[in-house]
Amino acid sequence: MHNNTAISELIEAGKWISQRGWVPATGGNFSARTNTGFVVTASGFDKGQLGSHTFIELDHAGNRSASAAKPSAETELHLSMYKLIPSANYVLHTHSVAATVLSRVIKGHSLDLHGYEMQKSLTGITSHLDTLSIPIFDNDQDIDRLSLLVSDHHLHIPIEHGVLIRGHGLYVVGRTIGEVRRQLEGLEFLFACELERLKLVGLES
Ligand SMILES: CSCCC(=O)C(=O)COP(=O)(O)O
Ligand SMILES: [Zn+2]
Repeated sequence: MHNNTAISELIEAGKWISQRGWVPATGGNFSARTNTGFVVTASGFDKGQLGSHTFIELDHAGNRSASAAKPSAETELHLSMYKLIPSANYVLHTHSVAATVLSRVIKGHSLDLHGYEMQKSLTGITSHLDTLSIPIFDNDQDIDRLSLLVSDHHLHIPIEHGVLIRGHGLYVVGRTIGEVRRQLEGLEFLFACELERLKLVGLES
């Protein structure tokens, strides 16, 4: 895919994601794999108001061409996910209330969801009886170290849809812009439901 096509898709996705309140302030970052490497959002911008000047182009090795803007502080995590999941062509990172709070109250290493019909919005899930497991990693300001942790974990349990970073947010992957948006919307719906459920029945249930 051409860089300009990917940038247009991510600008559009950013407006949609921002309208839903999943990228407050300057939170979140987005990227796509392209035929010359990757495009990633520049650091520190409102992701609901992106323009072509708020994207950085990287080559296949993840190196950027000389440019005034700084790539997302979390670029390394995006590049790791592309390396780990060859079918992934898009990575969206969001900071919703539900993802932030749920990843803090769940003390284990994964959020395991079952019993929800909407699990079927995730690629490969065909029943509410399946368990949809999203790994949770402790947040770390050292993104290289966090990326290594995610990569190590993937060797044992392959990441399918995305990962949660505790108290921070969600990273979701997809083959197409349609798939990554569907998976993001599905996961955010499930997180909101699970948060409501835990408020009603408590953490042990
Ligand atoms: C105020 S958000 C803190 C940084 C962060 O977690 C994020 O997603 C945005 O960082 P970026 O460098 O991509 O703008
Ligand atoms: Zn973030």
